[in-house]
Amino acid sequence: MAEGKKSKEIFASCDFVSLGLHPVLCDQLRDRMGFKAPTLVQAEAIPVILSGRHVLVNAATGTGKTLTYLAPVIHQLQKYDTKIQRSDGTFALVIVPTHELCMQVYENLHNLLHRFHWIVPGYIMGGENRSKEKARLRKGISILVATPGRLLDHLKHTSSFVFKNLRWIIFDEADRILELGFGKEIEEILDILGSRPLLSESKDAEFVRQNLLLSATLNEKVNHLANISLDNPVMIGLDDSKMQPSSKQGALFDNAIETSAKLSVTSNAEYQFPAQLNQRYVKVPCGSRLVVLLSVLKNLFTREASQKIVVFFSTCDAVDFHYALISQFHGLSNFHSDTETRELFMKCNILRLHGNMKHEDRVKTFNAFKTVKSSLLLSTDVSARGLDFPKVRCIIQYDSPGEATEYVHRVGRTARLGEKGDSLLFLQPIEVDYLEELKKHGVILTEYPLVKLLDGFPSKHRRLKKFVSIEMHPWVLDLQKSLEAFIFGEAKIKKLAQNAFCSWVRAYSAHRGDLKSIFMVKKLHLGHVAKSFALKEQPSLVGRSAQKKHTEKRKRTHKLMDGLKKKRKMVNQEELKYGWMINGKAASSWRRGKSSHVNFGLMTGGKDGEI
Ligand SMILES: Nc1ncnc2c1ncn2[C@@H]1O[C@H](COP(=O)(O)OP(=O)(O)OP(=O)(O)O)[C@@H](O)[C@H]1O
Repeated sequence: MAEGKKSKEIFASCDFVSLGLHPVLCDQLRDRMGFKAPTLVQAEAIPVILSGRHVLVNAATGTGKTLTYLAPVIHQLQKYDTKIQRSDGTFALVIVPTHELCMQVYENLHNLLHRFHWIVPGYIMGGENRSKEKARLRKGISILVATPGRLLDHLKHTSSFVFKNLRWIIFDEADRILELGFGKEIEEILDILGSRPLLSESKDAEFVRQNLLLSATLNEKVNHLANISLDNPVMIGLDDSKMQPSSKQGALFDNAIETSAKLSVTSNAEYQFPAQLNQRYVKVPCGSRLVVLLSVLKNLFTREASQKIVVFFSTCDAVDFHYALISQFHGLSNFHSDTETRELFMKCNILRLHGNMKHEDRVKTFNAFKTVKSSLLLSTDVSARGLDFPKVRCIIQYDSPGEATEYVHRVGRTARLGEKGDSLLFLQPIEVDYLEELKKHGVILTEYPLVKLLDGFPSKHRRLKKFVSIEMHPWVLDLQKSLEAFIFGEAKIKKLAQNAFCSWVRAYSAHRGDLKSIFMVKKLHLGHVAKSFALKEQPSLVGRSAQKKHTEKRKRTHKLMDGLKKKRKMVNQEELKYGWMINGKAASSWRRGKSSHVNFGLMTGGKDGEI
């Protein structure tokens, strides 16, 4: 895209000063951060937020929503006649769904506050040391970024946490906070914060409380949060396709909509995408999925050795298996003699990220992927929301994202702020109706030329003149054989493959609502699913080994928990019968990373947790 055109579509033709922001903050934005002009959403929303109104912002991924809310808050805080002090406690609270987003917003805040040293940024989140957090809260944090669970914990148990001056509550990725099952926590947080005497002790009686909600996607879940947290909000970025007619009123600020009635966002809204994002899908028979994934990756890194790619999986187990496999697989065994030293199939730097990793490891990976020039990141949806990894070139959705909102956020990790980006969605032939589902939301994908890609790889077999099927392609046959041989000889990776197989089927069976008619477990050929994890065994064998594991676990549990014998027996019988748990009760134990299997957004019974 031409530079001029790109600027026009992303940036406004004004400067930050004209939006009403303090000149020192504007200098900071220009000189330290290199932001010459506001983005369109910043230009529209910042004046409205500065006016003190409650606001709901809906804008495409990577358009600068973080600064949209941080800049007005900093502007207002530096304006107080008497400089705010640490002992005044917290003035602004930013609530985010994940650890990684928490760190990222904190980092942005830290950079923005360089010239305002008396405004103290801080963060609290699950996985961090509680006592250290308590100590930081006791000293005082002016702008606090938090994940909901840990925030509620401190609100209830940290008496030195001062929030009597709280003026802003901001929900970044509002819909995701609710999808992760934090609805009750949010209501409790709002109750606790709302019950405090604000007016009398507030530094600025003109503003009592200003709440802001932001996301690139809005759905019905947000209606509830908006209705309990926003008072007569101004909507920015919401057009007719996203709202019920009854909830709109006349325009107040150019394209902004003012409401007094209840917010009602429709679920069939069309989403906005960066114009420069090239969105494609690839139709792959189940048993060839792994080979095609490796071939696509190999091709991408061969064409451009230094680049960043993210592959999304539906479960933590799948991430662990593919990470181990891709890090160690040496390629086509039948091309080499045993004595020959073989190179790794994928020579790139590989990282993994999911919610069951240790907190420190998550932090390490997050920072590494931010700073490296070239890497392959294998991740669950923990990376899908809000994360701003610079220069990600391609997003591969190896497992379906489920709801269209997740599709939008996953692809939103690339093509940010005018950069180029590609996305590729894997679909099995039985799943192609998903394209229609995406179309309802304005997502149109073109088909990836898979046969051309496969033909580009060498094969020891004679190339077929007339193409038969993907599964019978010589390259696919060769690579699949090598992968299976490799897994067969690597006990540890084989175990990971078996776990990944089980949790993949479980996640597949947990698609929600209408999507169940597209992603139907009964249509799956489990033998082909096993092949996609490079397993030679039929699924019944995998199932049996899983049963064996459950039986051993049950024996241990019975020894330890005599008192709960009866109840446990019932649950374990279910597990033994199906090999995995898909009932509502079992699902609740998956909350927030307690289980090694994930895909909470997709859980049957609606309870969710870590991803
Ligand atoms: N005015 C600006 N000029 C240049 N860069 C900017 C500007 N505003 C924000 N950015 C940069 O743009 C990138 C995307 O910003 P940000 O992460 O806030 O987007 P977002 O809209 O919140 O995306 P998502 O919906 O994925 O969370 C960041 O690297 C940020 O530093």
